[in-house]
Amino acid sequence: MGIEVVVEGLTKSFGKQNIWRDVSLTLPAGEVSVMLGPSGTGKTVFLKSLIGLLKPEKGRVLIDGVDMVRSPEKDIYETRKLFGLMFQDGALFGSLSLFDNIAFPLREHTRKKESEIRRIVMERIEVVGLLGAEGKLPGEISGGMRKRAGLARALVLDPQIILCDEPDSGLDPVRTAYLSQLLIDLNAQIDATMLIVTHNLDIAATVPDNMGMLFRRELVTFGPREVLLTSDEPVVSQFLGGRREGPIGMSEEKDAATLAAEADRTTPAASRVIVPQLEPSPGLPPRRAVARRRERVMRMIDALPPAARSAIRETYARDAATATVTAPVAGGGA
Ligand SMILES: Nc1ncnc2c1ncn2[C@@H]1O[C@H](COP(=O)(O)OP(=O)(O)OP(=O)(O)O)[C@@H](O)[C@H]1O
Repeated sequence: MGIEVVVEGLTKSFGKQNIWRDVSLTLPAGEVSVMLGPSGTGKTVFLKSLIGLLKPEKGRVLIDGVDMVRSPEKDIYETRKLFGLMFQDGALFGSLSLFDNIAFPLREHTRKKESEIRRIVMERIEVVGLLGAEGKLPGEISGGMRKRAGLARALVLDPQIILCDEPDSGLDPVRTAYLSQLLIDLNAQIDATMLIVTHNLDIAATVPDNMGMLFRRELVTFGPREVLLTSDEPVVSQFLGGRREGPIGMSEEKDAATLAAEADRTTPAASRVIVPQLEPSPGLPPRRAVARRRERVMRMIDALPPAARSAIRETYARDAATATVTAPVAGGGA
């Protein structure tokens, strides 16, 4: 099972430029989380801080007892091996075949024999649907295939935490839909803790168990997906609605007068429809995170805003109804 990541009071600046401050959240073990936020709000900086590549000046990132900000470098290095990272462009070596790209972390970080490396690499290539393309160079395949190759490479060291930085960038809507399904299937197969940074509203609506948003140097919210999807925060409404009206401007935040003028043109959260979360493809095991998440969310439900509470109850009531309809009748099998 994946490992919980606990972020406490994290603050990061570059010189005098504060990126975000006092960010606290928990990525629950084995669940899928999404971090949204307008461009430049520091989502990539956040991912890099989780793996200890950037050092926030305040706060902690706790993984299995190691603080990725301030523990000794050797502990951070060891803990980093628990991560699988998928970068925006796939970050593949242009002169290596897909096979060699995907095998790279195994050759670099383990002493496995070539026969074992081949077995693992081909298994991961199959998971991401790239069988047959393993001999190609990154320049010979499409952007979507490069992303899937990047994902396969992120998987070879059996990561317990997977970070994906804008996995959808440059993909058309159909490829993005396939990628969303792949992320859910992956979670069903390996039960890793996953954090996906994206601007894509379809991924945000259908993939995660939890969602958060960074804006104006703060974490606006982080919690069960229904909290953000029913939120009345203007920045959330604007982002989910993909509109110009709202606090997010083209290059900078808007002034109060502009915001007041726009206020009555925004869509209320109540009119948003929450679409069901994706299920693993037929033939795959159910996601183990689902039961754990349900238990966790039901423990905290009374502390959630009323709209999120009703959305969660509706979802679970619908799931229960579907389960009753599709459950096999006891003793009725041939
Ligand atoms: N190593 C660095 N040194 C100085 N400033 C940096 C560094 N890395 C990032 N920044 C600054 O931090 C801010 C946030 O960058 P980041 O790439 O994390 O944003 P983002 O939310 O991921 O944006 P996008 O959605 O456009 O990818 C930017 O202003 C960027 O210039």
